[in-house]
Amino acid sequence: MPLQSLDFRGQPALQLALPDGSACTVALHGAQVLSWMTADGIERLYLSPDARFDGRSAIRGGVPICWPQFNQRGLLPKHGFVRNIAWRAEAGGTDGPADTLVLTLHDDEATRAIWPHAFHARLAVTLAPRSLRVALHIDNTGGAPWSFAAALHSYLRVDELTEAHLEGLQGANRWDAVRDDRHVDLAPALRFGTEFDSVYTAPAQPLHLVQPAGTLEITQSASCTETVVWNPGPELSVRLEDLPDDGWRHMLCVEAARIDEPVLLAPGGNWVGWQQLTVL
Ligand SMILES: O=P(O)(O)OC[C@H]1O[C@@H](O)[C@H](O)[C@@H](O)[C@@H]1O
Repeated sequence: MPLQSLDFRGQPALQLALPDGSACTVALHGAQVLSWMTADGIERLYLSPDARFDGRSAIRGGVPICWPQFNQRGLLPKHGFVRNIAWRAEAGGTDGPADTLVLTLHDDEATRAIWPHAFHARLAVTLAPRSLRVALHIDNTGGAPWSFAAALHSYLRVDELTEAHLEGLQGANRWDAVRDDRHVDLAPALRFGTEFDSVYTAPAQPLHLVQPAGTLEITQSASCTETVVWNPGPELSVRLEDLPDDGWRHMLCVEAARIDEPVLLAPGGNWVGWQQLTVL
């Protein structure tokens, strides 16, 4: 398998490349996908040029893994702790035209000091000629049940956000976190330009991020019962130190998440959640 270790802004990373020229790069820190380039040379994910690569902070961009907590809905660090620590690379595999890269994380003294549970997390990143799938596998390796929330917090790269729209959430239940308002979203397409932060009940059908340059299809596993859409807009962009002031114009986070009803995992139990991005 064409897997290469590399140094990415001072942090260890792995790169998977396919014969057609497509490639993805994943940092060990947070098991965070940093880049997905299709064969036409187009980067599909947004990574902030001001992202911190200090081996401690969460990296702004790519696909952060939020686990076992979403946002500030609990006592753990925001979005949980696994995006802030190094995972381990494991052997991946090849299946037809697709290659998979695997990273794992087990509980240890440091994780148990933050969250006192025994777990095994496995992130499988599968690259195919026009698609990328990120799958988070969680096992309860301890003797007591515990529960968690999760999100695959993808930063999708857009040329110009004000010329893009997101289709597929019409009719979905929405919690608008900016206005703290719950309603059914009636808009046939979402457009952006100011701060947008909403948790939707995940629809059964795929979403489409439509831009003049093309369309990206976004699907997620049924185990991810919510879809989060986030863009900081101009004002919050200025306040986020690890994002350029105009960073909001070049990204849209569409997250496959499990939030409202946390997963309760019995000893020996497991759970998988995934998101797939496909260039149409
Ligand atoms: O800045 P962070 O911790 O990476 O979080 C970014 C955003 O992540 C989103 O998932 C949340 O809905 C937002 O409320 C949050 O601001």
